[in-house]
Amino acid sequence: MTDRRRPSDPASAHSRKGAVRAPRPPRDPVLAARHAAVRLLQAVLDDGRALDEPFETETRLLEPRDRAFVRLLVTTTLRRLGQIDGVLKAFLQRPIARRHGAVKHVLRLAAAQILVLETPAHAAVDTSVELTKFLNAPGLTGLVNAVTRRLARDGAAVLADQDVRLNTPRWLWQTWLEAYGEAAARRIAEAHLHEPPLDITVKADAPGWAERLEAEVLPTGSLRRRGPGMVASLPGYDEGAWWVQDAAATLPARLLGDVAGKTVVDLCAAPGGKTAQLAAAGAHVIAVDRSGARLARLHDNMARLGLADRVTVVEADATTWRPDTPVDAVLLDAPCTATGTIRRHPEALRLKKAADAEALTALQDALLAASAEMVTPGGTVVYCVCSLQPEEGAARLAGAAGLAVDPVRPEEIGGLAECVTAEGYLRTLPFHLGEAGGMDGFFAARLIRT
Ligand SMILES: C[S@@+](CC[C@H](N)C(=O)[O-])C[C@H]1O[C@@H](n2cnc3c(N)ncnc32)[C@H](O)[C@@H]1O
Repeated sequence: MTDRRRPSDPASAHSRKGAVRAPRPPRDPVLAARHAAVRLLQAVLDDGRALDEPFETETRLLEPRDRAFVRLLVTTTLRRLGQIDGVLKAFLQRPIARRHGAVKHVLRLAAAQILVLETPAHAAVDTSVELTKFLNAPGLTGLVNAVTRRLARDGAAVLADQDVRLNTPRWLWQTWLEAYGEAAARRIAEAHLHEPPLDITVKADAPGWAERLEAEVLPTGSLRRRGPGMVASLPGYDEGAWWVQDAAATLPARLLGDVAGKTVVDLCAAPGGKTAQLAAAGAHVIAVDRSGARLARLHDNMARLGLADRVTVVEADATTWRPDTPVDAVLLDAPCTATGTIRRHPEALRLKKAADAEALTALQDALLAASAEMVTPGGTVVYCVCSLQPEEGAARLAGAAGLAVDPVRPEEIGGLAECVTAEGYLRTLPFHLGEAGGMDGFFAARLIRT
């Protein structure tokens, strides 16, 4: 097949998996930021990559303020991609040719700026046209100029007609429809439009730290900060008083009750949010993960938090590893599609596929069976996933031999009765705690070894 991309197209080096040639970015910082955003959309939408890794490379020469803007611009575009493409379709007489894919991204970014981020229209129009020139597509500057002006004039009205569900791929929408019903599926899609707040778990003295961090204390005990600020420069970070953890992610470990003095195996532990909770609550934690790189992060996190002496780190495959003697409790945070964290990683909307959840269920089953073998009779296993997909949640418990469900009670999770199912499982959805800013989607079940 002939590769029709023009070798001189500064944006084309990224448009093929494995391509490493980085083009020289524009000198003008305003344009350089938008150019980085185009390259990131190419990485995610054309090359199927998660955002974090190319983000470091593509923004390394930018000022911190511009880096933050690029992230906001790209994540906003990804959150609203279905609606944005709907608006652009209304303004384009024919689709943009594949070889000009980068220019399509320029228009998507322009729509996000004009219609969502409220960038002054003239600035968005001018930078889009300049970027199109820089991308070696001078023949399209007229089109970009016309479309961005239309966006500024009529875009808001057209956007209002684009259903929010368009941002969710059809297969994913269908799974939520079946699992939670239309009203809840819609609320999930609406929650995904917004940047999540910063949630913090403190080792102790939540009210005191809430004041110092200008945060509110949630009913679950987490602190929630809405204001801006680099995490590492906030008070208490260096001294290891707290760590970043979504409010929903704190709930599974709480289902183990009082763990002081107990030995708890934390399976699939890295980077250690739940390990830290258990260790801070006085448990001796055996933290098992098969990824050495992720365990290195866990190790650094425990060192910063002053919890390392309560944690034994084991690099192993948890399906085959066993403790020397059975333990009191196992927390299994199984690998999953992570569709419960789309607010943080909106690219997942485009990267996940219908077959992904099914592909993980065999591993989830094996890990759950292994967990049952690790606890003493009467001991507790908490199974959890940060997924909204039903096949990764309650469906996994059907085949769990030797484990009986011990229903979750709302008072164990800050009184959030809406997050407890009729079967006694924990099921958080992104719109729960909505007025306070939502929470990640988690499933958890507490099981007792019979
Ligand atoms: C959802 S993340 C865990 C997050 C962690 N529990 C926390 O709270 O910070 C899933 C982890 O499972 C690990 N993992 C996947 N398969 C595994 C296996 N067979 N054995 C051990 N760890 C595994 C991955 O390396 C990854 O770190």
